[in-house]
Amino acid sequence: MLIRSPEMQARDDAASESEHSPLPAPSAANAERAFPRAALLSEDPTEASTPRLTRARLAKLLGYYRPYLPLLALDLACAVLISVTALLLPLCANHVTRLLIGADDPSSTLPAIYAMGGLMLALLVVQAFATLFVDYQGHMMGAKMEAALRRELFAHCQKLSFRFYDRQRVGQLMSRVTHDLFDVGELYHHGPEDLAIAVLKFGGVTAILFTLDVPLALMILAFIPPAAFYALYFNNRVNAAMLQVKERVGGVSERVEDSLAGIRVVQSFANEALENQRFEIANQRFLEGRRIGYRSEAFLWSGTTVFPQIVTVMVIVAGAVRVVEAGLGVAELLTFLLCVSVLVDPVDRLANLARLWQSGFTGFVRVMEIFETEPDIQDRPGAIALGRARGAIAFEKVGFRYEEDGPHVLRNLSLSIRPGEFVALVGASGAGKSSLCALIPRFYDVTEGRILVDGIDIRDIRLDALRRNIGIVQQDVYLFAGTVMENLRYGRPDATDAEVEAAARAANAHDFILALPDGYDSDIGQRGVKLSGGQKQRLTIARAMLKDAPILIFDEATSALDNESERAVQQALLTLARSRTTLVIAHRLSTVQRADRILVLTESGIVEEGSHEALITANGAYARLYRAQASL
Ligand SMILES: Nc1ncnc2c1ncn2[C@@H]1O[C@H](COP(=O)(O)OP(=O)(O)OP(=O)(O)O)[C@@H](O)[C@H]1O
Repeated sequence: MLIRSPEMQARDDAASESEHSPLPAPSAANAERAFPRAALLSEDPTEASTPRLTRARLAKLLGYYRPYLPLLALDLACAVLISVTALLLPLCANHVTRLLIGADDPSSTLPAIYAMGGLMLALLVVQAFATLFVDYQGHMMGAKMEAALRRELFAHCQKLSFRFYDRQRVGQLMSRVTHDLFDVGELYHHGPEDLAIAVLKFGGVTAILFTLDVPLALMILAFIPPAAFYALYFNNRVNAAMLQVKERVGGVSERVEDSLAGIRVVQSFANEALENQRFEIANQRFLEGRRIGYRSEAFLWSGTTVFPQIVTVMVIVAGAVRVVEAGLGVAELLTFLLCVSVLVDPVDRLANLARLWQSGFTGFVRVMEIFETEPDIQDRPGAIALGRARGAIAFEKVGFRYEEDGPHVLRNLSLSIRPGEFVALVGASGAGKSSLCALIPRFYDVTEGRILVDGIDIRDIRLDALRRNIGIVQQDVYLFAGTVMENLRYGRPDATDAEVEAAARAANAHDFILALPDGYDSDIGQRGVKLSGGQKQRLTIARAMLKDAPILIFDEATSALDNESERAVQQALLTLARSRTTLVIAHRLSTVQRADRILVLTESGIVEEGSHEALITANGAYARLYRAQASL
């Protein structure tokens, strides 16, 4: 019988607990490793940093109104109508009351009262239409401005270089493109309109109150500063909490994105429980942020609901005293009471505006931060639009590192490839083969030296022209969700069906494509999940072939193919290579034997070069690699 120690028992208990609980509680150790908590669960949401308002940023924010100025003017005109009608209603009520009180025969006032009733209804109709316009067109104006910003942001993201995406998390970017921009849109719409309504109503009501009775007006206005302070204080806290929530929802998206995109790895490691734990930490952080936000919001709403009612009670009591002691008219008292309800609105609007401003402006700045990230790979002034290149490539004393203070991946590397030459690059993993290839289409720029295509520094060639001249199949196969045909045409949208088919045949993909349920119109799933590794590779090869560029780069492009398919693709490659400059990286040396020249890259640079036969005879690094593979 197996004797169990107390530790083993405890471990088993913990395991069975997590088995039975749908969401295992996050373990403290994992939690700490996955996310440093300390700074993030702050009880004081105002600790979240708010960006500074600068002239340039304000100008940029306001600049987006330019195409919508007529709509903005109409929106503001409607805001004026809403305010004026709201101010006229208590005055009409005042008039009606005075008519009633002042008349010897109240029945004689009925025609005038009906007329006033009609006027008030007309005012309400005007107010309703103005509100309708503001709510629909105003919101649409904000939404259009938001869409314009989103379009620009997306286009900008398309231009940012590999280096940017090496550092950036896609989940956070998605959060900016959606949530942050929504807040900006809300600010664009509500900002001017709420400000106009608040100022007009506040000014108008104050004027009416002072005309009616100065001491009572002063008493009411005395309530405004504490009410405004209270509303602003809690609005500020709600907003700061919402900012934290926004960052945290970015964390949730990031976990969802990372975990679901990698679901196959997760399940292959049976790491679902760990993923749940890590997700739950992000989820809890999100929940905690909302808890803090809702608490401040509860204070805000309870205060702002009760304040006007306190003022109403005060007006009734103090107003009654004024009626008795100072001869204030009952009609005026009624008007005062109605004015209190009008006065609540600007205070609420201003507090709301402060919150909108903070969240919208913060969102705007967060988005601007991406805009302000200059694409580090750009056309130089006067860059030339190279036509079809001949395909000569030269590396002159090229040095390269990914980070400014990082280690050198390539150092003082010089290399010259003739147009039409078929060159293979071999070497140990991590020697820098893929990095070298990534420098040719300028996915990254060299740190030292220069690279020339047809004798021109590639930084002097327009980026689109340079990349049009290069067909590349990268190590990480990437296919888009969609059909086989859509994916193949990605490299040349105007290719005819016959050209697509020819490229697919050359890449030895035509037969398997026909065997798919809908042939070329078959859906391949997200990132091509419905295909095998080899099939995906063949599609990416066909896609690059279809592009028909004079320079071809194949980075481990045939690694997932069986020997027979590899031979067929190689044959196609050789045919294709005849009229093109071809650079092939392959670990399987059988792929590279027919190259015109083989380069052996190590951490010290290119240590050997020559044909397969010459390198075998030289009996150096390549021969050792070859013998090692042959003996497998
Ligand atoms: N995006 C990146 N950011 C920082 N360092 C990187 C990046 N990509 C690669 N490296 C580093 O650069 C070095 C060279 O990598 P590279 O992928 O070029 O090697 P390789 O010879 O192609 O390897 P393999 O044969 O395994 O594909 C490695 O040390 C790697 O860690």
